[in-house]
Amino acid sequence: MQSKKIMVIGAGQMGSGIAQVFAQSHFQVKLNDISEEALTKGLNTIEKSLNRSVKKERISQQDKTDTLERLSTTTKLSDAFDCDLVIEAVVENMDVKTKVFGELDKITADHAILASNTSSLPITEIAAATHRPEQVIGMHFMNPVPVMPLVEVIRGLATSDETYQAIDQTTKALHKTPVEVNDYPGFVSNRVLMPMINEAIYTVYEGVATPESVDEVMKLGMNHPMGPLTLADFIGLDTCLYIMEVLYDGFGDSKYRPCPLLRKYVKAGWLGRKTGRGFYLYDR
Ligand SMILES: CC(=O)CC(=O)SCCNC(=O)CCNC(=O)[C@H](O)C(C)(C)COP(=O)(O)OP(=O)(O)OC[C@H]1O[C@@H](n2cnc3c(N)ncnc32)[C@H](O)[C@@H]1OP(=O)(O)O
Ligand SMILES: NC(=O)C1=CN([C@@H]2O[C@H](COP(=O)(O)OP(=O)(O)OC[C@H]3O[C@@H](n4cnc5c(N)ncnc54)[C@H](OP(=O)(O)O)[C@@H]3O)[C@@H](O)[C@H]2O)C=CC1
Repeated sequence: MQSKKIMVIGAGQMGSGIAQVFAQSHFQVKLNDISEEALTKGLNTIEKSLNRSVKKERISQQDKTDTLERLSTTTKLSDAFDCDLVIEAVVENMDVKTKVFGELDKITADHAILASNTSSLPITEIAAATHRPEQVIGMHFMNPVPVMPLVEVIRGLATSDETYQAIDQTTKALHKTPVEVNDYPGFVSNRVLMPMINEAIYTVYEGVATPESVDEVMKLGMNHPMGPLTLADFIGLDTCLYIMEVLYDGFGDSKYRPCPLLRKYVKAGWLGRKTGRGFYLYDR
């Protein structure tokens, strides 16, 4: 294993999960966010998740202590200077991501690989913000990261075989399964999943059924572990809308138009579980 020192950028629900699985697999991890508050929240999430694993006797108290010792937090992106691999998990916005990659390109060592956990944005365009597009790749984890076995590995136009092989091996070192995918809007996962979620929102918007009924149909009828509206709240309605916009812009096909109800909820700040309200209400 070549990549030992890691930085994860963005301490939200994905970044904290990604930092946890790397630390559990013996990587030294720096977790970065622009806000101290987000870092504290991210660390709390990781600790809670590890406590659950100790309680279930999947890991020992010592494993938990060792994992937390491998994790540090920082608000300074410049601390990426000695990292072999950086995984970006900030908000799903191209301007924010290209700014982060442009800065990382200047900060990190020449050999460092820069990966994005983007759900849908073109890796090729993110890579173009750097002078090392052959060392930029998509490493798309699924939510909740500690539980889901898949990592969709996305090759940008210029991604080298060497970079792909390094990320393939790193994914396996995390005890996850890499699946290689080419760089088209939404890749495979969200090109298939998100139109289903958007269509479920349309059925509520058009009064076909309540959110509860839509979810029951898909859980009891199709054996989905979560109904699509519960899943949308879990992913974050802002992220769902960003992904639909990427599909709509990227393919120019009206079948990807985001449901007006989804837009309305995002405008209202009803982003799902993370804000306490989406299609359902949550205790925070
Ligand atoms: C948007 C994108 O770009 C891509 C995406 O990620 S799309 C989203 C992909 N994810 C999904 O589709 C998730 C669908 N849902 C599920 O698979 C399941 O509902 C679930 C695994 C999340 C929870 O399963 P469940 O059986 O309903 O709940 P539960 O029994 O409480 O949890 C199962 C295990 O998952 C773990 N778990 C659940 N939620 C967790 C979380 N948020 N973080 C860490 N671990 C979690 C629990 O520890 C539990 O294991 P133990 O009981 O052994 O401790
Ligand atoms: N949610 C999901 O199910 C999945 C999401 N993804 C992708 O992962 C990424 C993150 O999503 P998610 O974790 O849900 O989002 P969250 O909103 O939970 O977390 C994003 C975090 O990044 C922080 N942030 C924003 N800008 C910067 C920056 N310039 N530098 C450092 N930190 C920054 C945010 O801080 P603040 O809140 O202060 O702005 C926030 O703490 C997105 O690209 C998303 O598409 C991928 C797979 C699944």
